[in-house]
Amino acid sequence: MNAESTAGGNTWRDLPAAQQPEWPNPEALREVIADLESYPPLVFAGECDLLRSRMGAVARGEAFLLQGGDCAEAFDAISADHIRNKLKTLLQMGAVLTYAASVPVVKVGRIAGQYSKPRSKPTETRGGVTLPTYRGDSVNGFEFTPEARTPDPQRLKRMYQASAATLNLVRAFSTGGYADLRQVHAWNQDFVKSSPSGQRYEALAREIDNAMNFMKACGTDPEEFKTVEFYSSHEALILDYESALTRVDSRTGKLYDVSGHMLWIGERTRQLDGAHIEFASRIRNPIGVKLGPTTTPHEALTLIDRLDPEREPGRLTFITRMGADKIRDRLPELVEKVTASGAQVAWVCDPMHGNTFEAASGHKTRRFDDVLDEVKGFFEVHKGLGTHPGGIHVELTGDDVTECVGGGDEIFVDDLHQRYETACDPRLNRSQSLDLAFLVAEMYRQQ
Ligand SMILES: O=C[C@H](O)[C@H](O)COP(=O)(O)O
Ligand SMILES: C=C(OP(=O)(O)O)C(=O)O
Repeated sequence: MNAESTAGGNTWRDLPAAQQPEWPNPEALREVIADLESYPPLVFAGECDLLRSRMGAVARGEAFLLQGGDCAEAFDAISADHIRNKLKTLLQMGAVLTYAASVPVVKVGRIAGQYSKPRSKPTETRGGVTLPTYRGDSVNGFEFTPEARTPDPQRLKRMYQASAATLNLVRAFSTGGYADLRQVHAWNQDFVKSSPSGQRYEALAREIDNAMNFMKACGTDPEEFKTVEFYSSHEALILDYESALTRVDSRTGKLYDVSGHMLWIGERTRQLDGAHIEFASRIRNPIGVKLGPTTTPHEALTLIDRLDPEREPGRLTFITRMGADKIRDRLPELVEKVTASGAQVAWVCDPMHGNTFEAASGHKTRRFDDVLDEVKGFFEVHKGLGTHPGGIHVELTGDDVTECVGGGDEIFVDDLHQRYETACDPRLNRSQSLDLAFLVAEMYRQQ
């Protein structure tokens, strides 16, 4: 893999790029980009190909995508505990979905690169003081001071280092024994007594154990159970960073963005004639595009033409985020028209971003019931059209935060202040994430 002839990864520079930071010192940015271009890849192009083929199974209706993690990763949260808790939650959700819904689950974290945030407003005002809005740790600091909020390109290097450290540990956990299905109980140890979803999970883990013991007694002890295939993903937002990490794959001569396995383009940056779609059209990674409630069939079909001209199942995933009140109304036409066009995209439901509201306390939050209702609507629409509900994309954490209200171990609006730790949008905590996995598994089975 080399950094030469990556010119094709720079065609976005001629087009308008939404949501880019105003770096105060262009020379400092150029130096950072030059350094990043010399750094080794974080992922291997062959891994991106493998994920694209796994996503092909999702698009064909043979597998289910579980994509989840923080809204915004933070540099000061790169600890073994945080990373393990997040991975553990995703592994538990994966076990629930695989076993209870009997479907292969493709596991992708919003992890090891999710450091940049698109925002509704460029500035934030507090007590009469106006400063640039927080755009993620890759750009500026969360603290409300002029120093912290000034975009600093050195942070892009820290993003690379933070992604590398996180990915290293995720790879170690995934292949070094921690993710062994025989650990299915161990993932739950600190959790089982205290929560209804933990207890429900424990019962399922016992069934998995029995099934594995049965297979062992029959003389099979598959290697596949000892490790897990786990992929990284993030929003490809800051194009200077993403294109500096774009390389020509020496095997195929094609461009890959080696900052993560899967990249998605957000609702605020998916303009058809904009820089983000142009950038994504040049790389071979599996690509996601968020589709909000205003998406027209023409936009969806043009996105397919731009990003998946070969109509290759697995290349393009549409991650819909309509809101619980709109999904049943807006999704059918999109799915119908895309299906009629012959394209085979993967359809995935993000039930978080269309359901955010501000509580009286000022906390941005989401109701677990709305999240669930959007997923239900997603399943209903696909059932009605005979298409495949391909997966879920959720903001979650493995920690016991109080950011979303509701769930089996109910969080009330008055609890929000207790552990409200997100730097941007509210995440499901571990118990709410497991609740969701059980409910989605039930929906999938019924489908
Ligand atoms: O995570 C998504 C967006 O970055 C977020 O919803 C924007 O939030 P804002 O409306 O507070 O800017
Ligand atoms: C910003 C995000 O979502 P959306 O683009 O759908 O608003 C996100 O997933 O972090």
